[in-house]
Amino acid sequence: MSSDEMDASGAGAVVDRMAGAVPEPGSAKSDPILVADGVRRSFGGLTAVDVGHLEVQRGTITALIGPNGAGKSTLFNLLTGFDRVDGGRWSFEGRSVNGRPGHRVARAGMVRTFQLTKALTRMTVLDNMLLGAQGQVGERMAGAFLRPVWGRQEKANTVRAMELLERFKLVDKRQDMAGSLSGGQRKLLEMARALMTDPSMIMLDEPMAGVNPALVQSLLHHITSLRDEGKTVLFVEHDMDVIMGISDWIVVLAQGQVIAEGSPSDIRSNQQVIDAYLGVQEVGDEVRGSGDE
Ligand SMILES: Nc1ncnc2c1ncn2[C@@H]1O[C@H](COP(=O)(O)OP(=O)(O)OP(=O)(O)O)[C@@H](O)[C@H]1O
Repeated sequence: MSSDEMDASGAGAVVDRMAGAVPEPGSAKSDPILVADGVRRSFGGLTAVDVGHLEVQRGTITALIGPNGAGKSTLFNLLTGFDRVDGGRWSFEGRSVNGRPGHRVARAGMVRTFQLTKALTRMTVLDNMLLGAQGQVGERMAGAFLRPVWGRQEKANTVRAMELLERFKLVDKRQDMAGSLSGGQRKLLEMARALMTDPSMIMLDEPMAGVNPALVQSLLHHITSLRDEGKTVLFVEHDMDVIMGISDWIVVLAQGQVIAEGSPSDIRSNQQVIDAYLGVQEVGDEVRGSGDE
């Protein structure tokens, strides 16, 4: 995106980008970065994902929401090459990426965040970042005579890692074990690590889960900044305030299928969404609220 296409906040351009998109499942976008058709995945007799047609508009924040077990994580895994589809095809930046393994999808420019696994918590913050770098020369071509080349790549990765750690205010933690970070700092690290390959689209899996309210604003700021720089953000989240607050577009999944799409106000007033998800959420919140008092 060129900077003259958007105003200072980027918001004006985003509104334009969604203009004309009809709030209904499978709606066409003016400039989709991701287009999926007939993507299906079953586990035994259970159809976890069965998405007819889905387009994600470039340069926007799109939320993928839905009840527990709706298939959100499975769809993320399929699109990013971390699970195998039973059927369907999808393209990213106009090029087919189905069937490609995760690291090749990442190299094409579409990355997803990963929660810190146990093994990663025992590594330093900086080493976690270096692990996020894809396509290293040393990874593909082992051999002592290539060490200087590998070393140069490593150096460039370290420079990029330090820049990102600075941006995400984690640079002072670079030598700490990732497991010593707070919930919010872990989310920042996951996001920073995913940016190591400078993707054009970043997919965030529950970026606010387990985050202290003090860090929520910081995370929200980072997410909107990514969009305002021209990146496309697709995120799964359960926190309705966050979803309604930062999304340009919302896709609702239920039982593996897209049941609705639209702007936050379209989705808030969609009866099918209220019945399948929002109504249940509100009741859940009331129950949780009364328990806390
Ligand atoms: N590896 C697997 N083996 C068997 N069933 C699975 C597997 N992964 C997911 N499922 C099932 O597929 C369905 C969709 O799960 P998925 O985790 O994608 O939902 P979700 O929308 O991300 O849920 P949540 O909001 O709770 O994270 C669920 O019924 C789940 O139990």
